[in-house]
Amino acid sequence: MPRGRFISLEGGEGVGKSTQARRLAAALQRRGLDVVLTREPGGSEGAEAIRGLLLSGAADRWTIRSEALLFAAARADHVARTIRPALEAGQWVICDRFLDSSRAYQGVGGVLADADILALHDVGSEGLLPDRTLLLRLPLGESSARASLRDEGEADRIGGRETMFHRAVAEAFERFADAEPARFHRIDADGTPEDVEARLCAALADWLV
Ligand SMILES: Nc1ncnc2c1ncn2[C@@H]1O[C@H](COP(=O)(O)OP(=O)(O)OP(=O)(O)O)[C@@H](O)[C@H]1O
Ligand SMILES: Cc1cn([C@H]2C[C@H](O)[C@@H](COP(=O)(O)O)O2)c(=O)[nH]c1=O
Repeated sequence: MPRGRFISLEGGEGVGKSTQARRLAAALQRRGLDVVLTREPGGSEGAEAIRGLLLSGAADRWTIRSEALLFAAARADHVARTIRPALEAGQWVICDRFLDSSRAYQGVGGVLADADILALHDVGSEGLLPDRTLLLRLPLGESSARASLRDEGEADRIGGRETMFHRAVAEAFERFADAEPARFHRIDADGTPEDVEARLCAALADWLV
């Protein structure tokens, strides 16, 4: 059985990752592929429980270090119980956020270096990386407008951080894409959901022949 493909969707709040993860999963299923759609934080029973701890409560509920460890612990469970078994069974895994979100969100404060977050990932998840990362990009004003319309002003503990934080996160994703052009594909997330889905499928075209 050949190993499946591992695709992550990344980007800031409200760019359309969850919408497109669902659409991409359906598009690949229509092509006859066996697809697992999952998300982070979450994607396994334990990781979903950690998601609740991470995304609710006061802004200062966790320090940057404890937050990074919790994300890495959630990811370790998700990788061991959901992602690796699916890939080994030949399934395609579409993951709504993965390691690069930790590098961007927990890495921008200046407390943890990128190497620290990668080290946690090595310990927790044996360094598993996506085969391809689709980075959805939208001007910050448009993505935050989409997110606040969706959340009706009730953002979660991390989504509700100030604009400067989210700008730094978006810039971090750009740096990661510059550094790893073979893994990252930049996707324009403007336009209708149909337009964006077509761009995602085009970014996988070499696998879909
Ligand atoms: N192409 C689009 N055009 C207009 N609205 C969109 C588009 N794609 C998604 N939306 C809407 O924008 C909002 C945010 O989309 P979605 O939840 O998919 O983003 P996300 O990147 O997963 O956000 P977050 O990381 O904050 O969870 C939703 O209300 C969704 O219906
Ligand atoms: C995986 C991951 C996520 N985050 C942040 C990013 C978002 O603010 C939330 C997840 O919410 P979503 O609606 O499911 O996108 O968590 C993070 O800070 N670090 C991570 O590793």
